[in-house]
Amino acid sequence: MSSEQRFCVALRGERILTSPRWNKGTAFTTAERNAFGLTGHLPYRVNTLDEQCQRAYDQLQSHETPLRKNTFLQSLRDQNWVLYYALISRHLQELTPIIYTPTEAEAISKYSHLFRRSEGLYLTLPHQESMEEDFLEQAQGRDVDLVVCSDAEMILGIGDQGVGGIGISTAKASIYTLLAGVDPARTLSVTLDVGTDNEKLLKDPLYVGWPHERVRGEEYDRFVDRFVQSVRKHYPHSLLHFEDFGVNNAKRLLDTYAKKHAVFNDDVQGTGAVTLATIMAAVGVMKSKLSDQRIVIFGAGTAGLGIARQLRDAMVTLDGLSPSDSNQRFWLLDQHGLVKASLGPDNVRSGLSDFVRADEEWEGAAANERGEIGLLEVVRRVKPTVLIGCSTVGGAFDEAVVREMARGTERPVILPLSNPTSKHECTPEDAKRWSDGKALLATGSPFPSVELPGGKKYRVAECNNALIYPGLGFGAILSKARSLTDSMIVAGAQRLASLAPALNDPDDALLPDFGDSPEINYEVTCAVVERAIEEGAAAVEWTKEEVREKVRERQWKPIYGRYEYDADGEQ
Ligand SMILES: NC(=O)C1=CN([C@@H]2O[C@H](COP(=O)(O)OP(=O)(O)OC[C@H]3O[C@@H](n4cnc5c(N)ncnc54)[C@H](O)[C@@H]3O)[C@@H](O)[C@H]2O)C=CC1
Ligand SMILES: CC(=O)C(=O)O
Ligand SMILES: [Mg+2]
Repeated sequence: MSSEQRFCVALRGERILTSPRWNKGTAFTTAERNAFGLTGHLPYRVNTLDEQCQRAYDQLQSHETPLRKNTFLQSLRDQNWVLYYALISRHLQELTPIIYTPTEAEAISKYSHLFRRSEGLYLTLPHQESMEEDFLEQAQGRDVDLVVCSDAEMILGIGDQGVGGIGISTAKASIYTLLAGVDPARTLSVTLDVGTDNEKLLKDPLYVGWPHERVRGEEYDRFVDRFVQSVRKHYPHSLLHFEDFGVNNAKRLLDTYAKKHAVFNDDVQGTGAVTLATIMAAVGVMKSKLSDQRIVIFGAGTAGLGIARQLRDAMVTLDGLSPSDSNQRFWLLDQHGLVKASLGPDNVRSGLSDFVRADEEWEGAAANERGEIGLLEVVRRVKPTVLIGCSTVGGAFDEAVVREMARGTERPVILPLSNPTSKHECTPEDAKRWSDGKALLATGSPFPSVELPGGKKYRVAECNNALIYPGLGFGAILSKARSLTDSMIVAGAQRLASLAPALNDPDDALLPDFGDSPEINYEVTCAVVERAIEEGAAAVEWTKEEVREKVRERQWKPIYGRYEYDADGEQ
């Protein structure tokens, strides 16, 4: 949407003022106020968008806690999309943590107490007979490019949040708009409420979701399938984004639907891609190769396994290592310590089989009474070059672990990726201190810079999938590809890695600044569309130059258009 864009709108008076898509509040011009019956609804003065942003920012500052700011911004989004996105874009680095991780985790955990109004599509298992009707009612004849859904079994690192999971769907959809330019009118945020195993929520008399234990197995699969079939039927060309599903469903659902629809699991693929980009940048700093790294992943769930697979596949496709040799570059740890053969099938999730270590390699290793081998011992013996945390265990990378790692390698790459902030496996400051400044770092949620001895500041990269998934998804949408292929994802990761500040200064951040994330996601979008065209997956034919222009043209921007009243116009 450009400032010159004109729209014919069919809503008048109160109805246009209560439509977040069309509302301009005090920015309606005099001519528009006359045409839409708004003169008596609004005070005299016509404001610019800048003035409105200034007022909204001042109001925001009067809210003291991040959670109250989150509630204020949610209410602004319900009132006026242009103002909401314009305000956040103007204060991106300050306000993204308010609408996304870490504050959104707190908002989700208190969802039933903060509830004010509906914010998306609530599909509840006992109402499944009316699912298609509910779906159509919500979509209201709109063209939808993007559906973001969550069943809320593993929200960020805070576990099962039942119906509150709608908050992660709307936050992730907002990030698509903010950072890639997906038109918010063409997105749909969905919660799949299949119950919850969160006792605190079940006992809470104010809990607004379905107060029932989480339904699993065939009944769950039928419900999810019914939803996916509705999406496929009504929006065959949409991208279906899965967020924060539990470890037993995330990859399984992705595999089930990948051949039928353009599906994307952010925790598996988005996290894999952003971590690949981070490590490619670190490898550039170390003047080494991805396939030469020894990689320890602490927490072998959805994200951990997604990362392992993405890195392993990149070693094969980019460095030419064989799949079996590349599997050997990884050591995964889960609740029973190092994932090794003798843990047996009950303690090793089926998806982990490629990465199971042979017991013979670990003879004589320090273990607990059950034979489980912990992180410190793994670090001591493996001498990893890369240590990744996606375990939700705050503080797991303690001083002994970091010091041991720093002893074994020149530039230890340490990525505590668990969210929200309280779940980080270590703080950047500790990691830098314990490694005598040698560690190359990136974290899952934002952290301030770390001051090194001598006063130099080290910027900490934010290795969050938001740095890449909006561009991956928008690229898939714009190329009209029937699937977001692995090679499109790798193209996005390579583009992101090529922008790393650390490639120019090894003491600078491993990833570009989050404040630049709209430009970064633009680059990722272009890379994905280019690759889709190259590999024949796209339904568009553009040259590289055209790709850059078309992506810009198609980006939704938080700028008011000019409206004319038309009884047959848009609603
Ligand atoms: N930075 C980013 O972009 C992303 C970060 N994450 C974060 O990663 C974390 C994990 O998320 P998911 O993989 O979705 O959850 P998950 O539940 O699938 O995985 C967590 C894994 O950690 C393991 N674990 C728990 N306690 C452990 C311990 N003491 N030692 C070793 N392993 C242990 C669990 O068994 C499980 O396999 C969350 O905090 C999430 O916010 C997830 C996706 C993206
Ligand atoms: C960032 C994200 O997707 C997560 O923490 O789950
Ligand atoms: Mg997630």
